[in-house]
Amino acid sequence: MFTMLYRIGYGEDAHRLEAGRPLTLGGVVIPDSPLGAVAHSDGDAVLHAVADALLSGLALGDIGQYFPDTDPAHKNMDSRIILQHTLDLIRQKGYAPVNVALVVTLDRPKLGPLRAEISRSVAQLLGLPETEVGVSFKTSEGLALQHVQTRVTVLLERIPS
Ligand SMILES: Nc1ccn([C@@H]2O[C@H](COP(=O)(O)O)[C@@H](O)[C@H]2O)c(=O)n1
Ligand SMILES: C[C@@]1(CO)OP(=O)(O)OP(=O)(O)OC[C@H]1O
Repeated sequence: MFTMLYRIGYGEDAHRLEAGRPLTLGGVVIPDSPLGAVAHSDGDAVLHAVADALLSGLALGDIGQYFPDTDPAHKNMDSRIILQHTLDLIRQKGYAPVNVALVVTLDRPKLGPLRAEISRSVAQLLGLPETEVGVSFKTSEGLALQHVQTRVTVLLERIPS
């Protein structure tokens, strides 16, 4: 039984990048990306990290426990389904997200022009206004060219009963 009014969650995800694959971040397919994620699912490192952040806020483990990458049923899975399932778990425990801060580390392509679209997409999936999803981008300064990484913090609030 959780009693705190507010709880903080933190999540991370990383995927190796390869040519000839799509790159999806926050439910947005990135146009003109030379590389895409190698993953069991669609490899959306933003949605995976958001889902892990939600779960960690209530000590509910991580998405790998609910969606094992050894299960063929999850092959090429749309990560929006993973996030929806995670949100359902959080709501069943009586909490809802308040705001999200996420950082994507990716060298190419530049994501700045897609900031509003990614923020809007993640907000919509979480049932939040766009103003409650902060999105930052960083390069690795050339240290990890074939790699995407996302780090996310989320604030959860107890739903009044
Ligand atoms: N894929 C990316 C990575 C970064 N940006 C923007 O570039 C600026 C500088 O990033 P540094 O890692 O060199 O500090 C910053 O304003 C990022 O928003 C980007 O648009 N796309
Ligand atoms: C999403 C799952 C399941 O398809 O696989 P991946 O797409 O490889 O992603 P990852 O973030 O490495 O781990 C969670 C997995 O269980």
